[in-house]
Amino acid sequence: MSAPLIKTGMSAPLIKICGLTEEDGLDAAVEAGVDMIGFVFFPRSPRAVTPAQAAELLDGVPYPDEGGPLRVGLFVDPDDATLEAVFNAVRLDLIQLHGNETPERVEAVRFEFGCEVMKALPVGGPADLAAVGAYADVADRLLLDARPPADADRPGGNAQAFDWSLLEGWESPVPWMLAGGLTPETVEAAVRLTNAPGVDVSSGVERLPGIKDPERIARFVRAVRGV
Ligand SMILES: O=C(O)c1ccccc1NCC(=O)[C@H](O)[C@H](O)COP(=O)(O)O
Repeated sequence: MSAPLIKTGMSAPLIKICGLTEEDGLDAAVEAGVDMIGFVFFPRSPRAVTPAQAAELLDGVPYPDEGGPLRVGLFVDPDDATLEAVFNAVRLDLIQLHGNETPERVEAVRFEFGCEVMKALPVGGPADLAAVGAYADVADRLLLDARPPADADRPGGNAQAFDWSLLEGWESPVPWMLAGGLTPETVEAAVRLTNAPGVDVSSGVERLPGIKDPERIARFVRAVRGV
């Protein structure tokens, strides 16, 4: 039996399940008590939902002030109209910007929509961490995700892990989450190595792209929480 993942006095990493498209997966995430549920508003993704679909899925899900998870809307270089369409349909607690948004765009979105922003940053090597500073000044949270493969048709959700040892001893000026290729089998090692205060998963808890596996969600949560 390995030592408990959570050192005494250390709070468990936050858990985000991303790319939810159907009720079984959403119910499993909510019942497991995850901290964030993510909905992808990027049409080329196999996990894409429309604002109306997101609203239907979220109908009946407890709000954060009722003990429910934070609702995260995921966008890639969205224009204001795209963001408005989602905000007119659902209440988001966090906007995740997963494209090439500049720090200035991040700040503008945060101000215009009055919503916290998590900026995803691609990591393929040590040089990529240099971008943290400029975004930490404007974003509420950072998501460190594997830089997508050259032939990828989307900037995230590619089941690709980066070299987590890049983050050994690394500290962020703002709250951050680790993403990219995490699974119920690997997340414990990833957290031990990086001391990530949050973890985000999509592919690793699916049986098919966009179709979550409730048992893998439960296993992922147990692995993170050491239960
Ligand atoms: O999940 C997608 O399909 C996606 C599409 C376009 C931009 C971002 C996307 N996902 C972003 C996420 O937050 C994922 O959870 C993250 O990239 C990790 O994905 P995975 O490696 O599949 O666990």
